[in-house]
Amino acid sequence: MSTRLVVVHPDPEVLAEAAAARLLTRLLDVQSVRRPAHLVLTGGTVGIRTLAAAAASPLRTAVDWSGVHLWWGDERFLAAGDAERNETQAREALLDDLVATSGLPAENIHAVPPRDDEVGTPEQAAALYAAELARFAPDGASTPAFDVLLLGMGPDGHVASLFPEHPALEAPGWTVGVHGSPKPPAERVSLTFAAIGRAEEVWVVAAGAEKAERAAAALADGPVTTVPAVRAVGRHRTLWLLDVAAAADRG
Ligand SMILES: O=C(O)[C@H](O)[C@@H](O)[C@H](O)[C@H](O)COP(=O)(O)O
Repeated sequence: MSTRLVVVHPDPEVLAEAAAARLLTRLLDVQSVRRPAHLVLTGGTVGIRTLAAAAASPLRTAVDWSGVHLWWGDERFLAAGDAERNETQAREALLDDLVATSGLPAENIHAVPPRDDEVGTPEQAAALYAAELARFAPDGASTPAFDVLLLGMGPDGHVASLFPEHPALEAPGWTVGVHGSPKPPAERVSLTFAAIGRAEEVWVVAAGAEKAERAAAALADGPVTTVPAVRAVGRHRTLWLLDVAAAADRG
């Protein structure tokens, strides 16, 4: 039985700081009972600000980064190093520093393959990413049992690159190539809801008045076709970390 908790913070800055502190503490708790820990990152402004807050936190040094693996819930299908890639922004916000100073092995960063001469379609990148997930899966499974899976939420209620009324919502398997994303760039790669559901804990982090209506719809268990965030559920726990503006429409 998965429990859901909604925590509301005064503004986006405090939300990012609180999410970062919660994330670092959760990694410490996980590492006290099992190794390695698997953390799934998200793109978007709140997701990246959370990583930047973690980078600035003294708590960061308490985590044994040698035993942490990093993944992405989705990625923009762009060339390596493109400033718009979620990987690029996460490396700049936190990961490069962890590799340089805190013992995070570079090979523990499992980026979605970028567009290049060999990988020309989101489907090819999705297949390669699924194979990497399987490499680190426990026997018989197809993905690691992610300890924490972070998700931002768009004003339309999308999470990862799973958008309303989009065929990717019902994609089989663990990863999916996405075309026609309403949020640029149009081509993306995403975990499916089956993969998201493999996470022990799913945390949806959202800030701003433009998220309020869809956040309320998701928390009222609306239809996944119009508010995909409703299906972002962890096996053990689902956290909604909101600022006051994004929580304003809740009943
Ligand atoms: O690739 C992306 O853009 C993200 O993964 C996407 O799912 C993002 O998290 C939401 O769109 C929220 O983004 P904001 O926090 O910037 O509103």
